[in-house]
Amino acid sequence: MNCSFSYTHHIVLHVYQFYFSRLLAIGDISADTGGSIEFMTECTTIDMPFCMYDADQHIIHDSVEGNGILMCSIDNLPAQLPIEATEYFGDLLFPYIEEMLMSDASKPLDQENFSPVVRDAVIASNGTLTPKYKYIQKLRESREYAQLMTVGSKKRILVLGSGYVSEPVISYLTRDPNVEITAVSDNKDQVDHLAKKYSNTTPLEMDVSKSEEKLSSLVRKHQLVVSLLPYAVHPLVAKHCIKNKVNLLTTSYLTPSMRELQQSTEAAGITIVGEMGLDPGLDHMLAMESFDKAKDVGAKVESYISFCGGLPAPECSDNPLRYKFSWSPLGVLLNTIQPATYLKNGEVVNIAAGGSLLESVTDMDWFPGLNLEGFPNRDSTKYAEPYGIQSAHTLIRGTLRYKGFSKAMSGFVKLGLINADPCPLLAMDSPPITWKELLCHLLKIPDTTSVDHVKEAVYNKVGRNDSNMETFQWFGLLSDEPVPVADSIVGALTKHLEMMLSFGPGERDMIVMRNDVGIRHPSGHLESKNISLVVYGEVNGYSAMAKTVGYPAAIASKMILDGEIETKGLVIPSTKNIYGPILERITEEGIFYNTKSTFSL
Ligand SMILES: NC(=O)C1=CN([C@@H]2O[C@H](COP(=O)(O)OP(=O)(O)OC[C@H]3O[C@@H](n4cnc5c(N)ncnc54)[C@H](OP(=O)(O)O)[C@@H]3O)[C@@H](O)[C@H]2O)C=CC1
Ligand SMILES: N[C@@H](CCCC[NH3+])C(=O)O
Ligand SMILES: O=C(O)CCC(=O)C(=O)O
Repeated sequence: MNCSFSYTHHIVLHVYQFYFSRLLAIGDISADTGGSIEFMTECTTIDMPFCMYDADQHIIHDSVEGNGILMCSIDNLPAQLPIEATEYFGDLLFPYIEEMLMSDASKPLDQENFSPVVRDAVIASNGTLTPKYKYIQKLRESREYAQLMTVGSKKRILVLGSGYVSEPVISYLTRDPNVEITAVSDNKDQVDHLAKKYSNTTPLEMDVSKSEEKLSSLVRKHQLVVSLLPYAVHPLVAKHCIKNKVNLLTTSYLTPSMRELQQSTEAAGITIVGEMGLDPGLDHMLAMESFDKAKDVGAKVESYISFCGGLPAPECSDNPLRYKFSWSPLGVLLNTIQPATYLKNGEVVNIAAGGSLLESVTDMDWFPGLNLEGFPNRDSTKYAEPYGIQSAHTLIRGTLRYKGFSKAMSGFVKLGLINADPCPLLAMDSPPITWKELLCHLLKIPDTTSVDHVKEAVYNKVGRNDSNMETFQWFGLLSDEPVPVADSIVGALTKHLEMMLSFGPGERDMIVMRNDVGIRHPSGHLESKNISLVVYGEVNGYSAMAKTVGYPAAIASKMILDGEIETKGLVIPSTKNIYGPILERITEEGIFYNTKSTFSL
């Protein structure tokens, strides 16, 4: 009999009397005197391993002869085993030691020349589980799943990304004690910081693009995914939301690759809300509110012009670009080379990709104290239909900056610095390179060229413009400062500019949005309606950008979870059931807008 049991004298006596011939010995691994074997008052030893228990007499004697049950109860028994085990194991292991010592754990397993024994024993190599041990990931996942399931009736939200705009999203959603958030990012410090600051938030470090299986299993365990990752990653996230029938919200434009998912999103019966931030986001909502009001009184929308900028507050604009980053720096830089299309006085205007935007700049003087300029943003004409203003003669969406931005930024574009193509020159395993050397490479001159000659070559390429040259020098582009390691030139410039153009202590940002709507009333009067939204960031608090993107995104997330948004398929905030509650609820978060109208015939 092999069992775990507590023996009292009476039990043993009973067993002994009834099954005398069968109960020969008890091996007591508890060795707990007076404990589970009540009558054992002393342990036996390695030198004298056995004693006899005579249950009839209720005595213990050392002889193994005579009546009784043989008892073995050695308390230090486990300590005796390793002597033999170590020798045996050591003998087996020794032939493989040299092979193991010479191995390189940073190499993938298939690049190692291991013997089958060692190869089969490698659990992880180069940061990845080897094929034989992939099951460990499944074990981990099922443990995480079990942990999540213990949360019971709680609402589980997966927030992806922990960058500039994520914090208000998590802060708003965790106000509800029934919400549990898993916050995922490849930036461990950021995500740990968020999880420490907000209750019910579990951090997870993970590169979403490199761990698809894990992403899918995470998505499955949540009721809603909020993706605040770079926009290029959203289609991958959406694919897993569709597969697992989990709703998704992003603050990004519904790009063509997201729009391709319309049918499969509907077929899965889920909602994917996109463009739920500031611009795109609140701009759509403010526009639709005024369009719907116009329609209610039988008026017609003739024109719509909307400009928005994430800017430093004026007192923090002291650099040649007059700009600081309040949202994805790579997104800001890549936007400068996008093409654009808009409708002006009945004519469609196309602007080519590659930086022409920065030549299509207009002064924006409705807030003269702010010294603003604006340039068109993407294809405005595609909103005529969702806005229901197909007969409007003017439809323009644009970006605002302080005057001087476009001219300075066009220098970067002309130099070839806003280039997202892979650049092996800047890879981790390439020799370090300085900004001056990179410039020489772009200008196709030897990297030993003197600074004065480099300047000449720059003038030849971008035009003889001293303010552009001052900008390049201010940003150290002619210096011997090393270029950050990156996949592309724009990737390196992003890292470099992010270091130089971030908000310092005591500094704050602002957002400015201005929508101008021309409304023709049945009386023939033209109403010129303007809606202005100006929000300042809080020193030591949320930036204006984070608030105006994060709160609409969080409010809409809650609406999805609570069943207030039920539309299936791809959705942007253009309908009253969505924009109505959001425009009302942002005021509770301190976001207010002003509306003014003037009438003319
Ligand atoms: N509608 C609107 O008005 C606005 C929309 N946006 C959009 O919202 C989204 C978030 O913006 P923002 O916070 O400014 O962006 P950030 O670039 O600041 O943040 C992105 C976050 O995602 C992480 N990340 C990037 N790639 C991966 C990956 N493969 N796996 C895991 N984590 C990853 C980043 O980590 P790491 O730092 O390590 O790269 C970072 O934490 C973006 O898509 C942006 O374009 C932003 C502002 C306004
Ligand atoms: N278009 C404005 C606002 C963008 C907000 C992010 N989508 C800017 O670039 O500053
Ligand atoms: O996330 C995106 O779609 C791109 C960034 C963005 O919102 C923008 O360009 O304004």
